[in-house]
Amino acid sequence: MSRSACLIFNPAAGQGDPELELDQIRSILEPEIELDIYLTTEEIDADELARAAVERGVEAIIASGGDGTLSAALEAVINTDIPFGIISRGTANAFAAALSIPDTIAAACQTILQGKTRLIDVAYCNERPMVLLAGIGFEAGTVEKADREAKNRFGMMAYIMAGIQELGSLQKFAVEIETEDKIIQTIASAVTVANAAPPTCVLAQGPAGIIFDDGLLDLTIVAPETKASAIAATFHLFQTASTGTPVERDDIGYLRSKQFKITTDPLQKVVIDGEIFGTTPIEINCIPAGLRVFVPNVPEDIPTEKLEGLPNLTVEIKN
Ligand SMILES: Nc1ncnc2c1ncn2[C@@H]1O[C@H](COP(=O)(O)OP(=O)(O)OP(=O)(O)O)[C@@H](O)[C@H]1O
Repeated sequence: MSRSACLIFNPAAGQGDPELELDQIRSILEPEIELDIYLTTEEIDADELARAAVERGVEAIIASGGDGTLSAALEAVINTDIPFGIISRGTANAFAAALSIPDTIAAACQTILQGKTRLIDVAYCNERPMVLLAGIGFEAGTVEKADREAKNRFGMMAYIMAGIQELGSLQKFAVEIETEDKIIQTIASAVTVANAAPPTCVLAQGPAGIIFDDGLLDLTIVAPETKASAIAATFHLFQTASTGTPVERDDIGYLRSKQFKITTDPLQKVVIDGEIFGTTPIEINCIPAGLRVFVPNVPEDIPTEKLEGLPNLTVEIKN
């Protein structure tokens, strides 16, 4: 066996059985990769375990948990060139979706076994690393409302329900956005700065596509006048994200830059990579090619048919 890796595993993430999930990971990876396994605890989080692994000089770091675990673990890996493996077991699994990494345990392990890596951009928001996006305004409210208990009960639905609740209390704020070459002032309900974003993060989808290795960040401003136009704007973003076309509404704007300084009045809560971070003002800088991640060899084929699992299923093949 020539490969080795440190596996950081959060037993409290997601809604599955952690013992079974760890056994599954070990049974797929251990025939080819010698694993040094560390479990996170309430006291010892993934960031501490990853820092120690980097100091030991490990060959690769694999993190398995929800987006919170992945985000904490990769902090220590930025700019080290140590390949980072992602095995998602959370509720939203936005990292996997944004980086086109499979989100089932079996396929994520196969991705790591294949050994192909790719450099992606990361960013720093103030001092905090960011791989996906920073949400100002609207998104912070949805993350706060999707609490642990709700996530356990409803999974992904908790985020959607929180979004609908948040939409009911649409708040506007004055925002000033400074890039390397402009200063923009406007009124907004949501400002999102994305390095990478899954299509489900609709508020980030102003541009036609968010490219995670172009050395740039994409900022989307959503500024609806009424609750009805907020719903229409969200739906428009959802549609344009699905078809890969840029937005066309007057109440949505977007721009690209390597750096953004953002201030708001009044202060707004900020969510980074799905976790509450603090409040504005923030400064976000892109770190081009700051993280090496294991990625699939070929884009996933989208199956055209799935029948297995249906109750009392019979399939008759016709001549
Ligand atoms: N052994 C443990 N027992 C209880 N909590 C833990 C343990 N290990 C880590 N944690 C906590 O788990 C949280 C991170 O969870 P994570 O985001 O990975 O999963 P999730 O909440 O299920 O996923 P998602 O963010 O997608 O909803 C951190 O707050 C961390 O302190």
